Amino acid sequence: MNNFVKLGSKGSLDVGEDKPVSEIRKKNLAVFVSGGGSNFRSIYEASLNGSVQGDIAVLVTNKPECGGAEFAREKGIPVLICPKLKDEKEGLSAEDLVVTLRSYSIHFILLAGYLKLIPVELIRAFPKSILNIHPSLLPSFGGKGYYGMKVHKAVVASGARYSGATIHFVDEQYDTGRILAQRVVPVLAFDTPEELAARVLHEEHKLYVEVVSALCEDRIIWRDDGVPLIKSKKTLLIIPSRLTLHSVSLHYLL
Ligand SMILES: Nc1nc2c(c(=O)[nH]1)N[C@@H](CN(C=O)c1ccc(C(=O)N[C@@H](CCC(=O)O)C(=O)O)cc1)CN2
Ligand SMILES: NCC(=O)N[C@@H]1O[C@H](COP(=O)([O-])[O-])[C@@H](O)[C@H]1O
Repeated sequence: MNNFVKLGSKGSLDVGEDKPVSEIRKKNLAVFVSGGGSNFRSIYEASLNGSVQGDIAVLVTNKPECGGAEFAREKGIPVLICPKLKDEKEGLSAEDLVVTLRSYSIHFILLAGYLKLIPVELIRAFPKSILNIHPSLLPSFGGKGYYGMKVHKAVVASGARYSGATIHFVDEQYDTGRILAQRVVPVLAFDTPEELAARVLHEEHKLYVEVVSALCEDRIIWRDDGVPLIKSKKTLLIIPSRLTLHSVSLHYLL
């Protein structure tokens, strides 16, 4: 079957072949956290119930005592410390982290509340394979200094009527990588930053599981202009052509 679909001036799009989930080999995932790890726990639960065709092979954190690290230890998931903290014996350098992640045969890296800059060594070792979730509609309210409650305080103070969650590929700067998916959340008139944070976090949990599910099922498509898209589980596109009518319609997550 020809996998390429002509999209007029936008060029072509390789829609790829859909494999049945039963034929997909599970992917090995590394999750990076610095805090409570509720997104990490959502992905972990989804990997257990089959929503995500992946296994969390290792957790990486810069905060060995954080909630996410505690949860990982309870579940028997190895915990790695990075970056190497000053005057601390524990901790991996960027180069050592790459070697260690290779030893776990990691396919994808998922940042979930990790508050340190991912080094270029890791980005080059895992091209188009590192995702981050951010609690605003990037590019608004992103970049250095925008993390956790700082984001929601800035959104409320700005008078913005909408916020949301963004999942993007990670590049060498904070929050400038290609956006893969977003969900919009209303900002209510008298929202506190904490109320907004809770509303956004609820959407984050659902969105990250949907995106990681697509990632593990090889349903990420790269448009000619470099924008990544997520193919829904069922693809059917109707392309009127001179000789035959191919019936396939492409549905994408936002
Ligand atoms: N190379 C990349 N690394 C990271 C990215 C990224 O997009 N590219 N995303 C961040 C996550 N993040 C927003 O989504 C983010 C995290 C932290 C900061 C920040 O300003 N951090 C402070 C230090 C905070 C601390 O140590 O407590 C800082 O660098 O001064 C901004 C955005 C993860 N890594
Ligand atoms: N800029 C990065 C950033 O602010 N990330 C945010 O940290 C929180 C982590 O919560 P969790 O530890 O409960 O998943 C999440 O809201 C995530 O979007």
